[in-house]
Amino acid sequence: MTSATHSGTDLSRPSSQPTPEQIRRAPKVLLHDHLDGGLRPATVIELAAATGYDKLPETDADKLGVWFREAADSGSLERYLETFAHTCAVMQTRDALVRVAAECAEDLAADGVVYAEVRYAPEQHLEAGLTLEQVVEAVNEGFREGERRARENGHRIRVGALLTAMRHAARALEIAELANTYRDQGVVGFDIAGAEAGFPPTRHLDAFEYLKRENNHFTIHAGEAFGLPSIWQALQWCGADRLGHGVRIIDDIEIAENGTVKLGRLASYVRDKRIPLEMCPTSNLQTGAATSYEEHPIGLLRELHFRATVNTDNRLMSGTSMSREFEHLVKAFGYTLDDMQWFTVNAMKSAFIPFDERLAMINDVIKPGYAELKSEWLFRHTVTETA
Ligand SMILES: O=c1[nH]cnc2c1ncn2[C@H]1C[C@H](O)[C@@H](CO)O1
Ligand SMILES: [Zn+2]
Repeated sequence: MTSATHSGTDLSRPSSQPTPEQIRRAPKVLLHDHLDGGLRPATVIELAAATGYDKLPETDADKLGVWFREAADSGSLERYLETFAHTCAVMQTRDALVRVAAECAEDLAADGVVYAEVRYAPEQHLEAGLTLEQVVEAVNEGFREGERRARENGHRIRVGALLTAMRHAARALEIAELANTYRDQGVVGFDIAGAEAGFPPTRHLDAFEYLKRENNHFTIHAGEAFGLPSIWQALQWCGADRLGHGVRIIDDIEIAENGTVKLGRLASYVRDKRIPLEMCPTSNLQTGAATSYEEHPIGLLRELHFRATVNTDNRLMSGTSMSREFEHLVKAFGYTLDDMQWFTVNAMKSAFIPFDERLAMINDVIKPGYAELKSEWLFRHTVTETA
């Protein structure tokens, strides 16, 4: 593990690993989280009952949570994606969308997330007759409600929406236009998702070119189930601002026997241009994009100072949270609070909200939050004596 902040002034400070409780309290920033991949199991069951959906594999919340995790554990992105049929099925009405979005914001806030960009594909929520606009407005309403409830419970969170187009479908331009229409009303950008192999991002060039002309922002799922060509297309043909996953960039990095690291042209470009990588370790283990936390490319990419960020992808299918992702990384790589802060600042720098707001989040929320946690060891005697 490397840390740019281990300077001489830090000599007296133990660089110990954060406890799970400190990880949860630490301010965190989430850029890659799917709304339809983060429902509470109990909510899936209640919504299914309310809407007459009878195809759920389990009717007990705990068992359903386990079912999602195990079904998503197949080693294949295609099979992982099949599980979304159930969550999308219960997210077809306005009330369901408001509820799911509100609970999403609440759950993230309770986990210490202070800023999140949550994505979903509006085209997957039209089965009961909602229009694309009604879907976006319902989700926005839910996020605002969730932010309010979080505040009442003593948490501060800001949630922006990313509108996703499905890469196997042909609605990308329409969804990009929708993202542009709602850009000052809760939507901060655009994304494409779905099976990667056989569906290159260049299929949707018209959508990306439209967004560029509108000076809007987008990220592309690339380099997850498919390798370097997908990353190259996403960046050099489509002009993505960020990469969803991007783990396969590791294929363009060579480590010689003497430990010398050599970056290929594409990996150099990604690092030099500070292209944010939205990395989702647990999801990658489930879809076979990585073999273990210890061997996850995020460790090397962090050492090489790529702009790596830590994300959940699908909290339900991966049985995870931002805190859990960090717990895994702390265990695998020995990360400290300085490392956590580094990932968090990386993420905030890479968000799609305006620069002045990102800067204020970093200086007024994230850095003071970490400073508070990092100073706790100074008061450890006071804590133990009064405990
Ligand atoms: O990790 C992913 N890769 C590609 N597509 C994904 C991933 N996680 C979720 N999706 C898909 C399934 C959802 O229904 C859709 C919109 O959120 O995005
Ligand atoms: Zn994803």
